[in-house]
Amino acid sequence: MKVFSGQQIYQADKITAENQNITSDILMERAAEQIFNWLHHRLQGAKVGIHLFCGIGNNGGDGIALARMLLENDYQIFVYIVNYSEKRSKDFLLNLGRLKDRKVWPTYLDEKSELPNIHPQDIIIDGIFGIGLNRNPDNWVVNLIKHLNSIPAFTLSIDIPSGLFLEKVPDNPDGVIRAEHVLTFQFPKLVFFLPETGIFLQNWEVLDIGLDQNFVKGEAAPYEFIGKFEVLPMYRPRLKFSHKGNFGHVLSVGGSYGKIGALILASKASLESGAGLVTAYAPECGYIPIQVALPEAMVLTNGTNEIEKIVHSLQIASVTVGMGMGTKEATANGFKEFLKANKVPIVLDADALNILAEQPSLLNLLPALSVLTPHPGELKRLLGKWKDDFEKLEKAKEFASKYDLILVLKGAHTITIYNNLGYINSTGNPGMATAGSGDVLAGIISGLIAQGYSNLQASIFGVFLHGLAGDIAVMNHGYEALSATKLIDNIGKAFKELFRRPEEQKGD
Ligand SMILES: NC(=O)C1=CN([C@@H]2O[C@H](COP(=O)(O)OP(=O)(O)OC[C@H]3O[C@@H](n4cnc5c(N)ncnc54)[C@H](O)[C@@H]3O)[C@@H](O)[C@H]2O)[C@@H](O)CC1
Ligand SMILES: Nc1ncnc2c1ncn2[C@@H]1O[C@H](COP(=O)(O)OP(=O)(O)O)[C@@H](O)[C@H]1O
Ligand SMILES: [K+]
Repeated sequence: MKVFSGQQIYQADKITAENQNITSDILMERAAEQIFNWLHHRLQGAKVGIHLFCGIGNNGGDGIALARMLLENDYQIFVYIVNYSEKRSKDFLLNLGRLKDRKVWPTYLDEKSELPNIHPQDIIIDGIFGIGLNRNPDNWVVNLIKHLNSIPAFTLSIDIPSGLFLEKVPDNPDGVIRAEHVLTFQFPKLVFFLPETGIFLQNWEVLDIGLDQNFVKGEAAPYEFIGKFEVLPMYRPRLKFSHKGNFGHVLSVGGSYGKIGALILASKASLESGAGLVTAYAPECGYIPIQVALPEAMVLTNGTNEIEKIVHSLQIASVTVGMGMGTKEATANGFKEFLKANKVPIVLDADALNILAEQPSLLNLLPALSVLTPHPGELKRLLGKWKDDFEKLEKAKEFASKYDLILVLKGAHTITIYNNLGYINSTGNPGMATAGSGDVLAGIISGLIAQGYSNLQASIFGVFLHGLAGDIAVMNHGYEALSATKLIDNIGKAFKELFRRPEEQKGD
């Protein structure tokens, strides 16, 4: 699903109105109708108080049109106009007129008004600001929003929680509605996925308001939201006469005294995601633990071997480097020698990233489209500090373009950056915030590259599978007990889940 910028959304509106030969209020009517259907389906006429807070722009217009539809279906409505400006939009005024025609007189709120009384069991509809917010709300509007946030009533935001900007982090968190649910039009918004702005909403859903499909298909979006239907076409089926040589040989490089586990996790994840062969390359102390924990893997220790020679002689298809590796001088030197000679695709995690941060000149040695999988701490070491999540994304894009790399920015919604575009992952859960889950991700991505997935597809698909394995694991084990090993154990089920038909869901 495409995630467009504000400018592109307004453009989509305009082009839709032209191509479908409709006035803009028809789009507003569609938007309100969709929200009405959503609510009506759930409320079934229940006599609950519905308090609609409507601004004076088109977001408020949506709210006013919704109020009319609720009224016509005998719902108990309370309509408030949050009168923060005299510049009312045309379609807001049109819908206000339609409401007044039905003898509904909204309560006008301004800085002198008393704060409205709302029962905790009532419903709040937030149509104060939409995507048109372009400056901080006035103090009295902030006070109103604070008041609404203090009431434990179910809060439904229209399009976006009021007070959230599309392209910047709000200065004052008190001036943003905390929404239980957001019904957003046609495209998810980038702010839903960033740690500094995603905290203002719990759930979101897209409503289709019939925007011009040719525009939607033809227009390149800066971000894409990656769900099952985006990754399914990437899947590479296994052919009947294939053999392990067809699925590539992964070399996992890492581990150090006390941190051999990280290497085992990554190596196992490569195998479970389908790599034909895995060789783990570890310090001497890793030999026995790896052989015991992972009989499917071959083990080489660095007493006698140089990585580049191994890559060459074993015809390695993908190298995973860094998990538990440490950053000692000898390790960093070995890593540098390897990078100088290496030509095969490479996935860099953990200490490989820390060495790169300490010696940025090594970045120039990475093959094009190398995959870097930093968590926020590692990212900061690579990029330096950022002002907010938006600057972080811009810096990440610049960095990825400068070195022609794929940057996998790990988090609740992992975002894969390449060529100025971002791919936002939809799977995963907070149970995955646990030791070793990043090692598993690096192993999965490398395992997919070895099988012939392009580095970018392996990153996007790997992140999706990793999160899906976490979502399946959490159903059986809960959040707290979700360990990295359980993630690996569910990679197979994650693959199967991709191909499950909807009718199989009930019986599970
Ligand atoms: N394609 C779509 O996504 C559609 C969007 N519609 C609605 O239209 C909304 C956008 O409408 P608008 O562009 O009118 O914008 P809003 O309703 O978000 O904005 C409010 C208006 O107030 C002004 N304003 C912004 N910040 C302010 C502040 N801090 N204090 C005082 N005034 C401020 C703005 O200039 C804007 O005109 C969307 O969020 C959505 O709800 C629907 O009506 C139809 C289709
Ligand atoms: N709250 C969360 N929701 C979804 N996924 C998460 C969450 N927290 C962490 N993850 C995922 O878990 C992994 C953690 O990686 P990392 O911090 O490198 O772990 P480690 O270093 O212990 O291996 C990442 O893939 C990240 O996206
Ligand atoms: K809103």
